[in-house]
Amino acid sequence: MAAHVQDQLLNCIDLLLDAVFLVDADGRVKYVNAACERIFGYTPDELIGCKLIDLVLPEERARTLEEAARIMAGQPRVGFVNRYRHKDGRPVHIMWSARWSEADQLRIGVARDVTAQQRSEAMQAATYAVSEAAHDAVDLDTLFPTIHAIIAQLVPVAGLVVATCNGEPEALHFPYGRDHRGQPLVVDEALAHRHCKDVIAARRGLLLPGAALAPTQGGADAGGFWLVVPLVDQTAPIGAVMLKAPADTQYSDKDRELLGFVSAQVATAIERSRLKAELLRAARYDELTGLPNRRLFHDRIDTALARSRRKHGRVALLYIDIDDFKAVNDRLGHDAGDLLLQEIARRLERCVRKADTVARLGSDEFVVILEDIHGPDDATAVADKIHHSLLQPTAIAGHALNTQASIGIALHPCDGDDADSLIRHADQRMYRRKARN
Ligand SMILES: Nc1nc2c(ncn2[C@@H]2O[C@H](COP(=O)(O)OP(=O)(O)OP(=O)(O)O)[C@@H](O)[C@H]2O)c(=O)[nH]1
Repeated sequence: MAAHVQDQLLNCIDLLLDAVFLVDADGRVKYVNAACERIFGYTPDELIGCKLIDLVLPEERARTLEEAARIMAGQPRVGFVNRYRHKDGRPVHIMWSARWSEADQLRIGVARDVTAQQRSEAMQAATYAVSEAAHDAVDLDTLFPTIHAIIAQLVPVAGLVVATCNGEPEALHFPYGRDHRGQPLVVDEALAHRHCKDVIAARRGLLLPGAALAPTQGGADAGGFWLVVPLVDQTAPIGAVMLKAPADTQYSDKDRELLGFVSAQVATAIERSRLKAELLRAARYDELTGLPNRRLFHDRIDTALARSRRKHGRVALLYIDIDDFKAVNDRLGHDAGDLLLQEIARRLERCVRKADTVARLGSDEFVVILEDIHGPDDATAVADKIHHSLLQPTAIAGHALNTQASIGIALHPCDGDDADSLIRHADQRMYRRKARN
């Protein structure tokens, strides 16, 4: 080829947007065009003679060497993607088209910078993953670790802390804090509270030195740095996420932009999960007393009976109706009646073990499920305890109220094998008591 044609060809190659490499069998760069400076930050003169593998991120070197060996064995390849360290420190995603020239004993590779494309794919994948997590998570406790894992796919994360508030940044709390191994990550909550409030008010992220949130005694180590990002759904503040970056990492402006975008999705996911949990709770718990409602009571009794059948155990059902409750409403008002019902609920809970169930069926009717009892005497003892507890005066609206209750008891298996027959028996016995009271 004439020398001037060769020069023109090299000029053309320098105009290419992709970097063209010639690399020898030892992996040393023999030639690279001008595009390498735009992609990797190094001029051709700086790269020629260097080992290309030294620029590859350490965690990707093994698979990159395997790929190079395959190409040198005669398998051309289009589409291998790996990551390099740019001269300014940031990672660059490269897609390769490469083959081996046996005659020249050189690897010919064309490197395309696909960082922006990878970032937008990562953003899409994260958006999809966050919305899927919000859909699948039964509650916030299961949502937070999933969000932690999704963010860790986007940027290096040594730990993550979530702060949430119900629209009121003064009332922030910290339901999640874990390091990259899933171990608890402790921060100074008073300091974290202050920084979270600031980022929520400013609606912008904040970088803090690693020591900024460390508690005085142990907890989060002081290396690296923190990025605190507000969580805002539509316009309502949901809280903030605090990302701990590993000691040798910098988040670029692009990373921060990406985290800002993902945090908006996270805020929506948290809000959606919270609403779902609230709906679920409202469907299963009584709003006034916080006790399980009729629906959850039926689930619990069915489960208790199934367990009892399996273990040949005994279950007692106590049906409790408050005597003359209407008079409290009539005399002191409905609000006073509500307070009394709440106090009755707390006292009933204190009369049983944690594993037992106290439920409100409605109005002034309650039930108690006692599991693993030895016989009727245990159930009678709990009923006596309840009578005694309710009789203790309750101060409401300036009055000391003594509450009397009628209690009917049914036992599994002697009074029936299913929930309906036990409820029927207990209810009838409660009415017979009431007639006597
Ligand atoms: N404050 C308040 N009252 C309620 C609530 N639900 C039902 N009630 C009232 O509870 C009262 C229950 O009345 P009754 O079923 O006649 O019961 P009682 O007055 O205890 O009569 P006996 O059961 O025969 O002793 C009614 O006045 C209802 O309006 C509630 O959530 N809050």
